[in-house]
Amino acid sequence: MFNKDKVKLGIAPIAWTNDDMPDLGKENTFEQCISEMALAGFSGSEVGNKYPRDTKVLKKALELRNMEIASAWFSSFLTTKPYEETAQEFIEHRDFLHEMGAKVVVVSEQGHSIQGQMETPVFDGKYIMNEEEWNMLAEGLNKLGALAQEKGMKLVYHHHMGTVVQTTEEIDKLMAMTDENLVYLLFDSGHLVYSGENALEVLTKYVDRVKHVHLKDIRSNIVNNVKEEKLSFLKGVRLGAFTVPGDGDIDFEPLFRVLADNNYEGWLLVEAEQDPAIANPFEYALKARKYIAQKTQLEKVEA
Ligand SMILES: O=C1C[C@@H](O)[C@H](O)[C@@H](O)C1=O
Ligand SMILES: [Co+2]
Repeated sequence: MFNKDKVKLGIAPIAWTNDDMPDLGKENTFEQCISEMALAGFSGSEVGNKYPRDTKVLKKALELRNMEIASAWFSSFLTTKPYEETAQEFIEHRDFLHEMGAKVVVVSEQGHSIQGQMETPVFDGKYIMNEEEWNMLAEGLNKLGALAQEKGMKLVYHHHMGTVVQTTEEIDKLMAMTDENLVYLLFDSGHLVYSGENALEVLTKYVDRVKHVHLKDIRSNIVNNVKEEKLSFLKGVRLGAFTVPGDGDIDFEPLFRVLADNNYEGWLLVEAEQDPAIANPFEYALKARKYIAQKTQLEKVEA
């Protein structure tokens, strides 16, 4: 199974405080969030909207709990804004993460994205890029990847529902058009299955390029409802489309096997946004931790 010295287990703050819909979990504090993550047996997290941006303050709070920062989301606008604007913001983001000791930068193209639109149906309203936009995205990502490399970090691209890179075909095209030594892939199980892709096939094809993993499960009945009722991505989240591994319909065992058999190194990061008033984040973090321990033998993960 996994090499325990090379794989770390983390959890995203999005179950406590939701960046896409900040009213979800507005009552939860940063301290509660990271304390419960640590108590549930996780050694790292990504960065949420309540995390202090002062690196000294953030480091101290994390060190007290033996936690670290795995990465943080970055929205690129390579297809809709001048490259320089995205590059400048990327450098600030990269330097913050570098200072925090993270090794990967999560990037998702948000030009033409409908993921944040409350009324746009996620299954029908997605934008399809033309060749010129594909070139802008691929060339921009190669340049951002080189900026990440300057600091010994890796850019990991997050395919995502409602964005320009969602389907297997789009992931294939992105992987083919970008430099394999500059642009890597973030594998998010939930987004692939939600979109109707074969997540195991995608993982098997790109496992050598996968340098960050989001473990997200789905409730298929709710995803079907989103499709039939033509609901938006955000409405689906509120209805409970996502949950933690072990609580939904994805079988993670074969996914873990492919990662382990290919000597995956890096973070396995549980990421399950739901309404914290309905799904207690600490309870669900424990549920995820127990399931992962059963399936991977990753009992104690060193920070
Ligand atoms: O990695 C992610 C970050 C979130 O903001 C996003 O909407 C979520 O679905 C996700 O996978
Ligand atoms: Co994700």
